[in-house]
Amino acid sequence: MFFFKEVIYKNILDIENLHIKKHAVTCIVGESGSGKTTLLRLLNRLTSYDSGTIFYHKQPLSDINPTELRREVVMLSQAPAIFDGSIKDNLLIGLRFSEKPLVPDHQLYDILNLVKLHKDLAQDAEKLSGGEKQRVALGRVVLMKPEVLLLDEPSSALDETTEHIIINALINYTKENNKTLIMVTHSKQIAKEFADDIIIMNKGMIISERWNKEWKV
Ligand SMILES: Nc1ncnc2c1ncn2[C@@H]1O[C@H](COP(=O)(O)OP(=O)(O)OP(=O)(O)O)[C@@H](O)[C@H]1O
Repeated sequence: MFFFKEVIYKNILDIENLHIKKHAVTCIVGESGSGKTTLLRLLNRLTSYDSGTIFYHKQPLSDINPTELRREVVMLSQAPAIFDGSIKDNLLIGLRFSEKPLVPDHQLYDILNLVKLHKDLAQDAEKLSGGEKQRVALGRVVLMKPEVLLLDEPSSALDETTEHIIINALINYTKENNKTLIMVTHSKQIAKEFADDIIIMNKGMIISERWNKEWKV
């Protein structure tokens, strides 16, 4: 789905070859500052590379209108925004921004169920905990039904049990709906358990693209 060919971005990323598969779950791991977020940002053109090419469905990303691209390839950042208003407002805002049709409350409750947030839609989003806000933001992007979900540490504010439940639900959702999930995670355990492919980064380079038996969890 995504092919990288000799992609360079400042002195931050240098990726000779990389293939990210369609309908797969790909986890990106690596130490802090290794370029994981930057790699995600290249995929929906929040950042533009200096040289080389990234192909999306065989078309260079630079030829695709960024707004069109971001309707299909949606990113959830590490510290997602929560807006003034209710949980419902916060769930719907992604659809509003991308001018997609809104959905009825029962579908919003389905999404809250997916992210294991058992709250009333009318509740003030500001009053939620950090982990609850993170789940609202996750619900917001799932609701947009993107072809490709780019998640930057989607469970960083969650305890291990909740993290496991939510990642599991997300992966089931991805598989059942033939979506593609690309996720940065600090947890090698999550990557090992759920990923079809694992990208290991170090100092802006890909040091491994596959599960390595030597790689201890
Ligand atoms: N816009 C920018 N301008 C200059 N340097 C940047 C920019 N964005 C990121 N960097 C630098 O690029 C490197 C990679 O950053 P990036 O956020 O991609 O790493 P990361 O692997 O996601 O880190 P973390 O796990 O801590 O989130 C870091 O050294 C960072 O300081």
